[in-house]
Amino acid sequence: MSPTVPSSTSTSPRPYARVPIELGDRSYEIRIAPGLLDEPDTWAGLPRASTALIVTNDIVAPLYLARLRQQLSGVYSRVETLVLPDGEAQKSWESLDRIMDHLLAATADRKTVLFALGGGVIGDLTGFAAAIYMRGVPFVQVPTTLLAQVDSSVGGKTAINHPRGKNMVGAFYQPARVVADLDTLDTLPARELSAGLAEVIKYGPIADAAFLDWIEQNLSALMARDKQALAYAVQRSCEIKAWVVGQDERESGLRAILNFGHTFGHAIETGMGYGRWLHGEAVGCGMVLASDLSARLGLVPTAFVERMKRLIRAAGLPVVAPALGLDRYLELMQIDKKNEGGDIRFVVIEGLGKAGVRSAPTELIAEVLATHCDPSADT
Ligand SMILES: NC(=O)c1ccc[n+]([C@@H]2O[C@H](COP(=O)([O-])OP(=O)(O)OC[C@H]3O[C@@H](n4cnc5c(N)ncnc54)[C@H](O)[C@@H]3O)[C@@H](O)[C@H]2O)c1
Ligand SMILES: O=C(O)C(=O)C[C@@H](O)[C@H](O)[C@H](O)COP(=O)(O)O
Ligand SMILES: [Zn+2]
Repeated sequence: MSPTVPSSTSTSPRPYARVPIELGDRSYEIRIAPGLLDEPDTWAGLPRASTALIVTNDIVAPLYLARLRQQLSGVYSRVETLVLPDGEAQKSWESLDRIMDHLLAATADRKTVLFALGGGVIGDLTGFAAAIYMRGVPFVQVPTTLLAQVDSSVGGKTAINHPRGKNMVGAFYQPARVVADLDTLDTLPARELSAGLAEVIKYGPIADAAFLDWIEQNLSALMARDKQALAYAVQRSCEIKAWVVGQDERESGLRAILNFGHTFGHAIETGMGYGRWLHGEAVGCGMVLASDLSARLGLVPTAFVERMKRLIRAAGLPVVAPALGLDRYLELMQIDKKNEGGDIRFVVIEGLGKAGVRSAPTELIAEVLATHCDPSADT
């Protein structure tokens, strides 16, 4: 299901990488470089408007809000800001309502541009707000976590969570630009860096075997925040995601490969209560389980499962799943968006760099969970 992604020009990125995402009149550019926040050119050529609204949170605001605000003041006559509390729980109707309220109280017109300054939580929430305010206003992603730079800011999936499932209410709505300033990763906590590495690792087995080799060889440099290594990881991840989304924007087929590890992962996040496991942690662990399922379906050798487990553990991510019980896992996975006709469907690896989507017999799912869940762990 995943034919060859065009290879990157080199493993040493240009200082200013620009990855295009081709979607006709919704095409845009992902800009990747250190120092982008403070460069006036970064903010030139965006949709014209009188008002901009920066949405961020109380962790990111003290770090980066003033700098973004200063740059945008040179472009928009009015720059509004909304600082939300931190955390996955903010992907909610209440936060969406706060954004709507802020926009309406400020009499923001339908040209107003929203800026999502933060990680995937702020990006998903602000993107959804942009999709629905006055039936749609432009927005710009300014991702400040590794996870957001390599994944959530790109491709236009926007959403809030429902107590029964992740991202259950949302829209496909593309940003006008993505600005990934690599210097913002300097302040990221180590646990969040690891969470971002989970989505970086994902791109190898689903689409690019050589990238998986590269990640293994450069994991120490990535964890030590070597800028060159991070720049290449962000650039290559974005190239792969842009290539997938460019062919299947609304996930009618190919795009589902980006969900590797997510059927189990989303079940863990929802089952544990949003925020206890980070998204990247749940996806990392979910990839171990989905790799094992691929092996049990006879698609990859068991050595591949060991390889994935080694890499995910070395990236500082959990490889043992919470023991929620088979019935609870099945209940949680029953509302996964990939499901069809009542069948739970998983992204499986069909060979290095090649993924597909399949259902699996309940006995195999039970075997996978029995192998990788820890009944003694606190759930
Ligand atoms: N739309 C998509 O395609 C897509 C893809 C992957 C994940 N997601 C979603 O993204 C979310 C996870 O995103 P995330 O991992 O970025 O989590 P997050 O947005 O919660 O950010 C992680 C933490 O880092 C903090 N933070 C952000 N930038 C910082 C910085 N530069 N320095 C210090 N702290 C910083 C945040 O305040 C937060 O505490 C989940 O809701 C997930 O479902 C969406
Ligand atoms: O962009 C995509 O497509 C993805 O699946 C990327 C995932 O990493 C991301 O977590 C996404 O939000 C999951 O989408 P969902 O449709 O399963 O909610
Ligand atoms: Zn994800």
